[in-house]
Amino acid sequence: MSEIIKIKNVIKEFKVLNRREGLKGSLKDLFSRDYKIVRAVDNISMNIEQGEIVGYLGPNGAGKSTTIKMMTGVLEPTSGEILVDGNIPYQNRTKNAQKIGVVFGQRSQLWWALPLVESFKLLKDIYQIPDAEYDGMLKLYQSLVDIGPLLHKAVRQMSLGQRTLSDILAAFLHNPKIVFLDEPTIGLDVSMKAKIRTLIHALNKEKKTTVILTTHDMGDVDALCQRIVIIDKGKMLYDNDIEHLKGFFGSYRTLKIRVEGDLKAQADIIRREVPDFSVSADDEWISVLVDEDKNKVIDVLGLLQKTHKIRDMQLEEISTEEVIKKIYEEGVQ
Ligand SMILES: Nc1ncnc2c1ncn2[C@@H]1O[C@H](COP(=O)(O)OP(=O)(O)OP(=O)(O)O)[C@@H](O)[C@H]1O
Repeated sequence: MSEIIKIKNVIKEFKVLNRREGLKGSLKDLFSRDYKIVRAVDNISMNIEQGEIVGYLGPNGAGKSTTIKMMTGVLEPTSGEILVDGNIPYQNRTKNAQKIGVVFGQRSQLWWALPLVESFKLLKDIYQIPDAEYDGMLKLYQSLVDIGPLLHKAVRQMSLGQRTLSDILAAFLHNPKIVFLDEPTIGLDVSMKAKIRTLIHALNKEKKTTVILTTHDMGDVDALCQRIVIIDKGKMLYDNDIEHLKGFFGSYRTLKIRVEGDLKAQADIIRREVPDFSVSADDEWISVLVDEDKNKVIDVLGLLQKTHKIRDMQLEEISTEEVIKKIYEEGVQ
């Protein structure tokens, strides 16, 4: 396999106005501007192979979008080197655009008032896709999803799920070597999320497209990514496969319980009762993360049983979401 993206010691800094507080401060800002430097990406290096699906993860403000903007040529690095299929992206933006496709969450890049097929035809002209390739792509799309009914529908009349699907198909239409997907399943229901993930997986397999995925949805990560890269405060925390990561947290299990009463409120109570444990709640379960090197699950369950009426329980391996949360909190030694 060949390396399609090479990133070496990349730093990106922004100069931002240091705003002073209050009216007096604002007036002072008008006359003497005081700037500070924000380092959004701090010495990042990684190589990505053709055909990989990489989850690029990190909390809000970690520097993910800034890195992707540098890979797409929108921003120039302050220092360091980025090569995308042999090109320096910000110096060869047009050439780079031919090689990449992008989908940014809920912001559609399709022509709002036009039927999807007209957007596809415009993209065919823009990217100069030969007829045979375009027809081949539509055939492939038809075999993966039922696009027939979508093709003649105006984008503004589509549901969010249909629009996301159409956006993904549009991003892959010119057969780019790399597709950047930013929160591709945000706001979708469970079955649409599954459909979108299956589509991305199939397109990656069929076309050997490299996919860089930024998401806060760990379902996306579990379904799609062999490799994850985690950054926080601009610095790289982790770059390896997800199983390897779970190995670090092998002694952790998630104890899931159902109790009587409002689960979120009960979880708050449990959080106070066992402050050393990570406790979370969704609509169905309260989850308590237990490090079995330190505590026995049965002891934790016994403790909770004293103050809560437990109706059901499950024991699970640590989830991807919890692994990543722990890395944000503690890092990987
Ligand atoms: N154009 C800009 N000017 C000044 N600061 C910026 C600019 N773009 C980003 N930053 C800062 O750089 C840091 C990283 O931002 P970035 O948008 O890359 O994070 P992110 O990981 O994509 O976050 P999110 O998940 O919220 O989208 C933040 O502190 C942000 O405020």
